[in-house]
This record gives sequence, C-alpha cells and structure tokens, in this order.
Amino acid sequence: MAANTEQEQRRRLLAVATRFPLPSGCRFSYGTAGFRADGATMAPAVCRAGILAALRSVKLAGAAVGIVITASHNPVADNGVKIADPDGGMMAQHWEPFADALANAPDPDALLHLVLQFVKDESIPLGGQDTAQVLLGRDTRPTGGYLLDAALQGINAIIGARAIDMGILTTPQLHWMVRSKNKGIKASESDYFTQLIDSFRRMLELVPKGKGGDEFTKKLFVDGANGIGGLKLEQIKAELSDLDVIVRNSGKEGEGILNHMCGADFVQKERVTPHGFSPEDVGVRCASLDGDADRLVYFHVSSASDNRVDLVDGDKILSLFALFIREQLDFINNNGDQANKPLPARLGIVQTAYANGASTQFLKSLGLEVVFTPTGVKYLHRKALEYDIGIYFEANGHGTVVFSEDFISQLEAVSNELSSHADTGSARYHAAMRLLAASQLINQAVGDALSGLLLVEAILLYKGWSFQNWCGLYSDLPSRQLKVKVMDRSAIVTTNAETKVSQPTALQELIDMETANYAQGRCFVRPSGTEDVVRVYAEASTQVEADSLAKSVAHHVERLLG
Ligand SMILES: CC(=O)N[C@H]1[C@@H](OP(=O)(O)O)O[C@H](CO)[C@@H](O)[C@@H]1O
Ligand SMILES: [Mg+2]
Repeated sequence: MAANTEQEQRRRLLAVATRFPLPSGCRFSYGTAGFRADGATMAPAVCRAGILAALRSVKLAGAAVGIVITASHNPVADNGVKIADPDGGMMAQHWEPFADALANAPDPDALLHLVLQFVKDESIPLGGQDTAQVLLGRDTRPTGGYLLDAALQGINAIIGARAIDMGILTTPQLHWMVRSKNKGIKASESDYFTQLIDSFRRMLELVPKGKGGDEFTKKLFVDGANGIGGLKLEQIKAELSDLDVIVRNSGKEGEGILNHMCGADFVQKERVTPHGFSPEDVGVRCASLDGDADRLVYFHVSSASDNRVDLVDGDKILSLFALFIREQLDFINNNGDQANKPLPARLGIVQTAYANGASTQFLKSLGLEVVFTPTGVKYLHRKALEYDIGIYFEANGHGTVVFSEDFISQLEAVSNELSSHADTGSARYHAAMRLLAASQLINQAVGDALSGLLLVEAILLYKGWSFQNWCGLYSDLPSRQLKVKVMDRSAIVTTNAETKVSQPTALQELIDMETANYAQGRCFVRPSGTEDVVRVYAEASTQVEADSLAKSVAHHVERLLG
C-alpha cells in the first residue's frame, strides 16, 4: 500500500472507532447467530461488523458479502448483526475469533492495531479501488435504521469498499441476494419474488389430476410475528394461485408488537395459539413465521374449548420434504424401464439432538440416512452440502433443502433427454421437473420461512393431504426443555453432536443414571450459544416423566456448576 493510502486507511479506522466508542462493561460474542444485545447498545458492534464484512469481501477478491441487522425471534428492543459469506451461508467460522476481538477492542488504537495485524496475517490486500462490496438488509425493528448507519460507517472505513443498502428484508432474502449476486444471477427483491412465485406455480402445474386424497383445503392462516415476513407475504399472496392466504400479526402499523405473544418461537415453545388466533380457528391450517422469517412451524387449534395447538415443528416439515423427495427419486429410478439410466442420488437428512426422537425413528424407518450435528444452522447447512440432496431442519423450524450443482445438472440432462424423445408425459419426467422446481423454490442459502411455506403447500396439494394427514405421520415423544443459570457455562464440554457431556465427567454419569429410570428416556445438556444458560433437554414416554427427568438433571447441573 502506498504510504499516503496507508495513512488514509489508518485515519479512517481511528476516526470511525472514535465515533463509536465501546460502552464500558460491554462484551460481545459472535456466537451461533452473530452479535446480539439491547438494540440501543449495538452501534459499536454493528459498526465493527461493517469493518469486518468489508475486510471479508476484500479478502475474497471483492465477492459480495452480506450484513443482516436483526435479532430474529427476540424481543423488539433487542437487535443484532450477522455476516453472510459470498455463497449466502454464514460467515466462515475461522473468522469468528477475529470478529470477537474486533467487537471488543477497548479503544481506537487497539482496534487499529487489531485490524492491521489481522490484515497482515490473512494477507488482505487493503488500499485498492473497488475492492469490496457489502449488501445490507435489516428487519422492522425501530433501531434498524440507526444501526444501518453504524454499519455503513464501518464499511466506508475500509478504502475501496462499497455498501449497497437492500432495504428492509427478511433475513433469508438478504442471504439469497448475496448468493445470487455472486453467481451472476439477477439479485433484486423482485427477482426473489419472481423465482418464488414461478417455481411455486410450476410445482402446482405438476400436481397430477385426481391424485391422492382431496383433503387439501386452500385456506391458510399465517402468523407473521408482527415482523417482516408477514409484510412480504402480503405483497405476494395475490399471486399464489390455489392458495387463500390470510396474514395475521402481519407487521402492519398498529397490529401488535414484534414477536410478542406470537411468532414461530412462541408457538413452538408454548404450544398455544399466538395473539390474534382463537378457538374459532379450529380446523384451519395455520403457519407461524418468526420475526425475521427464517423459521417456520405449522399448527392447528386443537379444540374450540381452549387455546392449545397441535404443532408441526421443523422435524415434521423435514419429514414431509423427505417423503416427497424420496418419492420423486423413486419415480426417476424405479419405474421398471430398463432403458432408463438410473440417477444415483445420495439423500441425507441432517438433524440436531433437539430433533424429537420419534422423528428420527420415523425417518430411519423409511430407510433414510440420518446424521447429527451440533446446534446452529451453520453446522447443519455445511453437513447437508455433503449430499446430492441434503435436507436439514432444527426442531424450531429453521431449515431448508440443498441440491448439489452436479445433481441439478443430471436432473436437467434427464429432463432434456426425455423431452427430446417426446416423453414429457412420463412419471419420470414429471418427477425430474418437480425436483427442479423444488430446487428453485426452496432457498439454497439458508432456511427461509416464505419459500419453506410455499414448498409445504405445494407438497400438501400434490399429496392431497390435510393438516391431520401430515401431523399424523408420527406422534412426537413428550419432551421438556429447561434453562439453568450457572457461574460459567463453558465449564460444560460436550461431544457426539452435543449428546454427551465430556466434562465434568461426573455429570454424564448422573445423566445416564437418571435416564435409565425412564421408558424411552433421552436427556442431554449443553451450554447455549446465544444465552448465558445451560440448556437441559429430556424426552420420555409421558409428559410427566419427561418433566421429571429434565428436572432431576437440571438439579445435578445446578449442584455441580451452580
Ligand atoms: C434449543 C434451541 O432452539 N436453540 C437455538 C438457539 O441456540 P442455543 O445455542 O441453544 O442458544 O438459537 C440458535 C440461533 O437462533 C438456534 O440455531 C438454536 O436452534
Ligand atoms: Mg429468525
């Protein structure tokens, strides 16, 4: 770098760090979901995330990187920031320690020193023209605008970096845009909507006439968590033929508070109707999104006499997707016609320890390959990419289906060959076209409640299934989750995708001893990656037993680590 450019770079970094001093006592950790805190205290961390994203883009030869300003399903006063890598996925983990150090640099000199050292260690070529581009998106939180400004100032502190504000978006939209831009595909919001609407329409065109039952009904109530997902769904719902979507908690002015008594996290944890729904909704298929629309669950109001719901969580959404995809692969490969070359496909199902044991058993009983990763979508997504088709979901409703490029090319070759032989009426052709449409519909970058919802709806319609048909695939085992406050949660170290505690060793022995007392008992504990708590999860054959197992293990955690 020329001496005067280097001076200018130093000046800009010192200036921006001076403008956003770190309040004393603040400590940020990038964790599983980026930095999160009370929105009013987030500006220094967000500004530094801007610096970080710009550096990441310079490092990756100017590929577009993303910044999302959101705190997802958390209360409206919270906010947060996370970075998307050029493939649209989460920022590479080996940059997280630098992210932490940068966010916690105590003063401008320390920040400058850190950046210069990191730039040297990582050989990041600072000082050029047009060397970085960062796309920014934010949700509907009131602190979003002010934090966007902090991020812009951070980005602009790196010479040659260009910030592109994409506006108020769902988290998955921004990830999709980053991925599309780097693939050279059109990447605006209207391109995103067009892709969703067109591929959904193609899925519906491929529903065989008179197939399956006729239990499917068009009506769908959607709880938008008073966030961005409801607003976006309002924008496109008129174009979703065959669906009659009614959005509640839509995010429109005055309808309610973001994530308050509503949204996917609330419904999944509390198992009661969200705000705005009532026993009068018995019988209607309902879906719930979280505040930034990257989680999706479905529910049914159980009875007209109370507010409990029958829940379809991420595990059951995953099961529906797995059934559908397996069926299409079977059409392609087992149609008894020897003339057709088979299309070998590795289909992988990825879950975490929080997946209900009944779902894992169901999936394995279908002969599917099920693997486990630690909690956090970055782990699940990466594992799913190892397959031709990888389906992953967290029980809380975050997940997607990823298709390898090689497999997509093979599907295209199959469909081209069949259409060149005027064989477009065959089950094989239709199955290939359905998988191609599904790969367009479902977000390839991250879990996306809007695209997930449309894939669910298309599959239910294809199968002619009601909510009950779907919900009845298997019965969830009763489970209980508890949080335990301890002195230092990092004292717990886990192994085997977090299903076993390796330290302290006495704890695992106690968990084993307690679990042995319960029929179908399963229990694990792990330190949360997003909250200062230890989480305890237990499953057993009855709710009373699951509660009791969780409670006894929570006691042991308190006693050993309290
Ligand atoms: C049990 C649970 O739901 N854990 C959530 C929660 O992580 P914890 O590390 O458990 O705090 O937040 C993560 C980010 O949103 C999400 O990926 C994960 O599934
Ligand atoms: Mg979310």
